[in-house]
Amino acid sequence: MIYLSAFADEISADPTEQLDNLLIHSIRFVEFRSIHDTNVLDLTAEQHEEFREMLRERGMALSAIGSPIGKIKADEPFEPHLERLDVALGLCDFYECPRIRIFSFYIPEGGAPEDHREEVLRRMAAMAEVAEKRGVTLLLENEKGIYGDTADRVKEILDAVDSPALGHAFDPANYLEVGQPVDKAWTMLRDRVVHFHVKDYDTKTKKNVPAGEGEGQIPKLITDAVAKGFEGYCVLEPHLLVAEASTGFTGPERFGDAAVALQTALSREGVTYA
Ligand SMILES: O=C(O)c1ccc(O)c(O)c1
Repeated sequence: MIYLSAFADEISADPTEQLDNLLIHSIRFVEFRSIHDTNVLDLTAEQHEEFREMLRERGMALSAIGSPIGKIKADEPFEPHLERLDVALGLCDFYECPRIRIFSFYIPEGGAPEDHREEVLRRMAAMAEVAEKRGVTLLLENEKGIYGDTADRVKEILDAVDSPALGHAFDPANYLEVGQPVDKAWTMLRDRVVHFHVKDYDTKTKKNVPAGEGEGQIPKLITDAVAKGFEGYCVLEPHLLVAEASTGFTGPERFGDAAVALQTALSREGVTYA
C-alpha cells in the first residue's frame, strides 16, 4: 500500500489550515517541515505538544520529519549540525515517526563536487550511524546545488554509506532541474527508493507543474515501484506558486489541483492508496 502525504506548509503557515486542507483531500499524513513560518527543528516544546494534539484529534500522523539537515555547505562546521540531527531524532520519538528527510550538503561556490566527496561521504556515514542506533531511517533527497544532485552521486553516497538507515527520497523535478534524465535515474536507483517526493517539472517552461503534467513520469514510476512491492509514502511537494531553495509554496487552491492530479493519475493506473 502507498500512503499519500504532503508538505502541508505549502498550503499555509497556519497549522489548522494545513491539516484541515489535507483532510479535504483525504490526505492523512504530513511531511513536517514548518508551521507558523518556523522550521520544524526550531519550534518550541509547547508548539510541538500543540501540533501533536492537533494531529491526534484528526487521526493524522507524520510521514517524516521534513528536516533541512544536510542543507549547509560541505565546508561549514559539522558538529553543530549533528546537534540539529539530534533534535530531529528526538522529534522522531515524540511523533512516533522513525523517518527524517535529509540532504547531502551544498557545494561551496567555485568548488567542484569532487573536491568535497570525501567529506560529504564521511558526514553521510556519520549521520547514518547515529540514525541506525536510534532505529530511524534517513531519507536522502536529491537537489540542485547539493552534492547528491545527479543519480550518479546519489548512488555513490548510498553505495559508500551502505547502511539500512539511509534510503533515497526520489524527487523527479529536482533531477529534471539539473538536467538528469528521470528514466536513467529511476533505472539506477529504483531498488534504493524508500520515499517519493511528488513534484513534477516542465523543462521547456522551467516551471513546476502538477503530477503527470511534466516530464517527471510520476504515475509511471509509482506504478512500477508498487508492482515491485514498494510500500511507503508519496509526498506532495508541488511548488506551484513559489519554488525556492529553502521552501516552496502552493496555496490551498493550487494544492487542490496538485492533490487531484496525483489521485486521478494513480486511479487511472489502478494503484490503490490511503
Ligand atoms: O524542503 C526543502 O528544503 C526543499 C526546498 C526546495 C525544494 O525544491 C525541495 O525539493 C526541498
